[in-house]
Amino acid sequence: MIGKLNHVGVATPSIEESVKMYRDLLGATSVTDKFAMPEQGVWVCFVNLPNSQIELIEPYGETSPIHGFLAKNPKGGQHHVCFEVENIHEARDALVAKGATVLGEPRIGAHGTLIIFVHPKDVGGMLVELMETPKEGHH
Ligand SMILES: CC[C@@H](C(=O)O)C(=O)SCCNC(=O)CCNC(=O)[C@H](O)C(C)(C)COP(=O)(O)OP(=O)(O)OC[C@H]1O[C@@H](n2cnc3c(N)ncnc32)[C@H](O)[C@@H]1OP(=O)(O)O
Ligand SMILES: [Co+2]
Repeated sequence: MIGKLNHVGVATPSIEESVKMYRDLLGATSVTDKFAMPEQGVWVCFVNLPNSQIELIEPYGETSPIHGFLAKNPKGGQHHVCFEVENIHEARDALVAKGATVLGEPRIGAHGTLIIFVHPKDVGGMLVELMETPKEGHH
């Protein structure tokens, strides 16, 4: 089912501070502007790498799904990994059939394609995002 690793999600209390660290300490050269995804409850910014992306996420609004994670990890940290799949509904149905807890219904993610999340209790303590592979020419 899972294909390419699309991105690693990193929760942070401050995207600005994290971007500074990625640029100044780690030498990242390609970083997008920060943008809001109110329906996902996060601010987002991508650090582009030759083979993948780091997705920096900061809480947006009081019901952000990452408040709990940041309460436990106030300085932030690795939050989720995202694998590409061909068809999100087929992936969701296959996971549910195997007894996994899929969090919510498929919804549009930061790359403009449908995403779902699988609860960390079913994936060895790691929150997994699945996203439909973007079509050629789209990002
Ligand atoms: C930018 C848009 C989009 C994209 O296109 O890429 C995104 O990536 S949005 C990213 C943010 N959105 C989400 O994470 C949505 C799905 N997440 C959730 O629904 C919740 O965060 C959660 C996974 C259900 C956790 O909710 P929370 O209330 O924080 O925790 P619980 O108290 O229910 O915790 C249960 C259990 O799980 C552990 N936990 C929580 N978060 C993580 C995590 N990120 N990685 C690993 N483990 C996690 C938590 O510590 C609890 O453990 P125990 O205490 O041992 O029970
Ligand atoms: Co993500």
